[in-house]
Amino acid sequence: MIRFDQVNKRYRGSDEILRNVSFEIEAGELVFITGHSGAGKSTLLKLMAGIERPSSGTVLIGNQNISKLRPRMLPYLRRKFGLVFQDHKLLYDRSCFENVALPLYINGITGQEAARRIRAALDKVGLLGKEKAIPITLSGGEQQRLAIARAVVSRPAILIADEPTGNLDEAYASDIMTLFLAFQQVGATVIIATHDAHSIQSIPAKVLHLDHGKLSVS
Ligand SMILES: Nc1ncnc2c1ncn2[C@@H]1O[C@H](COP(=O)(O)OP(=O)(O)OP(=O)(O)O)[C@@H](O)[C@H]1O
Repeated sequence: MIRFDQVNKRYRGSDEILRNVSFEIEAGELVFITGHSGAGKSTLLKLMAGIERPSSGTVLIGNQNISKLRPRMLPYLRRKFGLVFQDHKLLYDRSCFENVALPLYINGITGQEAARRIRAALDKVGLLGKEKAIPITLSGGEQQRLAIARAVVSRPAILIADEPTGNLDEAYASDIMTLFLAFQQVGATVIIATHDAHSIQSIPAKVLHLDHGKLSVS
């Protein structure tokens, strides 16, 4: 489903961030990406989602080679993904309800069915009471949970989350992890970057560990 073959990545003017990275993720797998700050975890996730392109090597999503994909085809690829990145990318002039509605509307789901799904997603992240609030009035952790609701609402085939529990206290962090695991149990591929290797020790999953851009798999 996702295959990296000898991928190297450097940003304009940067040193090599990922070095000769190869791995494969099957559909329905749970995968953690671990490593120190600056190891390249976010870069790896961005390559998987087609947000960045490799400097060399091949990134395959399904049967599509990201490096060769025309820019206008990217939105179609992105529909497969639910993304939770650290900058949230929320719409700050829209309500929480409207933020979560967006991926559904893009997929043509509107009206009662959309409203039911939006409320269910907000409920799962403990934000049902904030439906009408504007994200700017939410705390950092609440904004993070809103981004998670938006990522799962359209039931994407692949969920990619960058430090999704980083801002959350223990109770919410555990609820969110349970939500992600439940998502994987109904067939989604779930990929989570975390610098907290300790908290995932007891969860059976593939671990991609990055150390200064070098990957090891366990
Ligand atoms: N757009 C960019 N341009 C130049 N350098 C970048 C860019 N994005 C990331 N980097 C650099 O790439 C390296 C890896 O960054 P990345 O965000 O992938 O690491 P990370 O493992 O996710 O770190 P953290 O746990 O601190 O979020 C860092 O040295 C960072 O400064």
